[in-house]
Amino acid sequence: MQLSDIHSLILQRINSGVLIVDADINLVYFNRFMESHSQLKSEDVIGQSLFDTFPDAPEKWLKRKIQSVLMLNSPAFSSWEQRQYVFKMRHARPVTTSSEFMAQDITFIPVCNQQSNEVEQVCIVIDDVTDVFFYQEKLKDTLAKLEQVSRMDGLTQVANRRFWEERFKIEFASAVRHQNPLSLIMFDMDKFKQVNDIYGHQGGDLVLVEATRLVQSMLRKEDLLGRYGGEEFGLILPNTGGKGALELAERIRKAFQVHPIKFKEHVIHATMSVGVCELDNNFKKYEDLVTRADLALYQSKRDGRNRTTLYRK
Ligand SMILES: Nc1nc2c(ncn2[C@@H]2O[C@H](COP(=O)(O)OP(=O)(O)OP(=O)(O)O)[C@@H](O)[C@H]2O)c(=O)[nH]1
Repeated sequence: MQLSDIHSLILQRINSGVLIVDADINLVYFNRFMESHSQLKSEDVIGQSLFDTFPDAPEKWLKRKIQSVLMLNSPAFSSWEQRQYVFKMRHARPVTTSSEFMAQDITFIPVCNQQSNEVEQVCIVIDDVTDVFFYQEKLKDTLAKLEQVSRMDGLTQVANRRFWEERFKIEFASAVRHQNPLSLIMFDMDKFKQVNDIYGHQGGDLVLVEATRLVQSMLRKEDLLGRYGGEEFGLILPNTGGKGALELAERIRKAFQVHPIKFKEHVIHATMSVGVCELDNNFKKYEDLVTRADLALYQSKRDGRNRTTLYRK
């Protein structure tokens, strides 16, 4: 098919890649956009196989696509979401993306012989959608961060109460169904009001951050530490019975009491009281564990603080 001057002018100026291949998938047309993005000259590629020109292109897939357009006389489409790019070319957008290559939406259009109406060629139009790719990537990133933030306590970066309770509900149901052990450790800073009074709120905050960091470093992957309230934390221990939980609680408590917290010119020595409870057949909901672990925790406070109590019926 011959291009009129006006068509030719438009195809050369258009801000999309346009290339035409014949039935043997050799190039018969290559517009200026393609030249500038592929760094290939039209006169060097016309008559050449599309796959020799773009050796990185997915040959099998592309052949099938082009042949279906030739056979069925109907257009086909490929989105950047399916394949980020088919023709490896650098994008010219001022945006920085994780990829230096142009994200492409591609339309394959059958080109018919005007006399016989047979499809003889396929016109391939490439739209640079790198901007869309970039913003989609950013959006995904932001959503992932948002989800992360919505689960976390802002100060200590451990699970917030809402997320922690959601997970606890799931762990509780699973432990009951499979008859697996499950334990809960609740711990609360001792005389924390005094810590705040002496070192100020910033000093108090640092104690909470250091405590959670220390505890977190002593846990298994499936354990979940969460901030239950002001200076009270809950630690869910799946597949752990009372004995194991008590041992861990004591290890945590002892490690914390000798953990010096440097704050300005001071070294803060803080302690925690701990309550431990293991799952019992009579418990109907996860809150039953919280109530009992809390009772054990208050017992530790009553007994003089900086100690661990295992809940007993
Ligand atoms: N710095 C800081 N303080 C907090 C935070 N959340 C709660 N608190 C403080 O923690 C203190 C808790 O005080 P109390 O409940 O009287 O308990 P306590 O002084 O730790 O005494 P015992 O628990 O009986 O050992 C209060 O002064 C709260 O203001 C926080 O995020 N940062």
